[in-house]
Amino acid sequence: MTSIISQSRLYDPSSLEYKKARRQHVKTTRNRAHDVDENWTPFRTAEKKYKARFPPPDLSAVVDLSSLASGAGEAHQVRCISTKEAAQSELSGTADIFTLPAVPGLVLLPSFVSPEDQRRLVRWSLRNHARHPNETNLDAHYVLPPEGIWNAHLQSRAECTRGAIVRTKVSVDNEPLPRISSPGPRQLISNDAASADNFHSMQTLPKIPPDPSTTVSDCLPSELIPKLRWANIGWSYHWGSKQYDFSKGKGDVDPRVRDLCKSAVGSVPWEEVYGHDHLEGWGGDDWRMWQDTYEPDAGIVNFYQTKDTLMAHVDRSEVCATSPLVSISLGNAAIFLIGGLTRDTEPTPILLRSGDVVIMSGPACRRAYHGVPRILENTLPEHFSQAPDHDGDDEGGMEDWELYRDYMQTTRININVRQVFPKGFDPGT
Ligand SMILES: O=C(O)CCC(=O)C(=O)O
Ligand SMILES: [Fe+2]
Repeated sequence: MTSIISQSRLYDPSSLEYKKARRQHVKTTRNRAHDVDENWTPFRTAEKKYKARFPPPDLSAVVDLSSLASGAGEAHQVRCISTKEAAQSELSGTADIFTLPAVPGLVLLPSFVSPEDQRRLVRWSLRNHARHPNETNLDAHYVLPPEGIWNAHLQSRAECTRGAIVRTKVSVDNEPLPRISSPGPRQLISNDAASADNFHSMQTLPKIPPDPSTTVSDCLPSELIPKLRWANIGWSYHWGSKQYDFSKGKGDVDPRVRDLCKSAVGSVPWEEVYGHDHLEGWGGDDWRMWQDTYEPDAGIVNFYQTKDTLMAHVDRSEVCATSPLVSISLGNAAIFLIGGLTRDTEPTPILLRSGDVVIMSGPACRRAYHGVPRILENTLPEHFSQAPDHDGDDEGGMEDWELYRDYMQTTRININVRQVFPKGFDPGT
């Protein structure tokens, strides 16, 4: 934790960042009586605490996986369930594995992804994934180049041009729509939990596409890069209704991501996690079969800039409530909050670094409230200065990589992978 703090100039009172945050704080709180509302839930209170720009939050209660891996630190909050070598695959490293007794079913795999694979996944996320046919948050509002916004950006830099202007949907249609919606952060909409029982009625609900924004303007690829927020994986997710839109068919789950997630789930000694519990009415001992039945078919790649946050939410749109959710962190570190089935449970703050994998599983955790109130600026690991080795379909060496590294200086990427359908369930689409 101390190393993360020393990297972050926000904690240094002589730094420009600290002074700027203080000025901003004085300006915004001048006319405000209190900054704490007694009616806030424990989750909201924690979010407010870690979001605060000034004074920067005290991180001493944050569970730091890297100090766990070296055997020090907050050992009382976590339980080590494996120090064995993780199952070897192309993508997985070796890792200690921890659980958090406060949130049964939460499994933490610090540094599960090797530095080389972290770099490859960053390149994959931007170059191969955030582009047609995968939907991104930008698609609703802009007519994106077919090669994807990132490749258009790379190309314009390689050619030393500004790149082709990206037109807005509204300017192309030439017919502004009356209702306004803005691009940017994910909107949180309450929804019912999906299940095999209500699946068919949910499937028939119309999934209205979002209105293109009338407030955005035509722009250059480089101007759109920091506005990239998410790119869909597998089954298409409809943000407006918080349900999957099965009518769009199922997109691919890249084998690199699938193998990494399967390797993470396969390396956990689940007997240690669930062996002593009775999970009646939830999935029985489903977990005994995850080696065979866990098959990711959906997800999202989240792109966070350092000021972005993800508010408390539950991921419950998947018909399969029992299959684990696997979350991979890349780039700058973040504070991840995970609580319980309501916002009234005090959440545990966890520091997620590049390469860490989190698995959310079981009745107390798979549908627990969680969120990301803070990305810690200036915490991009050193190993991002080096370009990844070529992995088959790659062209572009160090020169190209510098653009990735520049982007990652202010970015955290999270690959959040789910299983919508239990094995054998026929969606009949
Ligand atoms: O960024 C993270 O670590 C979590 C993302 C998340 O919760 C989600 O995509 O649903
Ligand atoms: Fe989530």
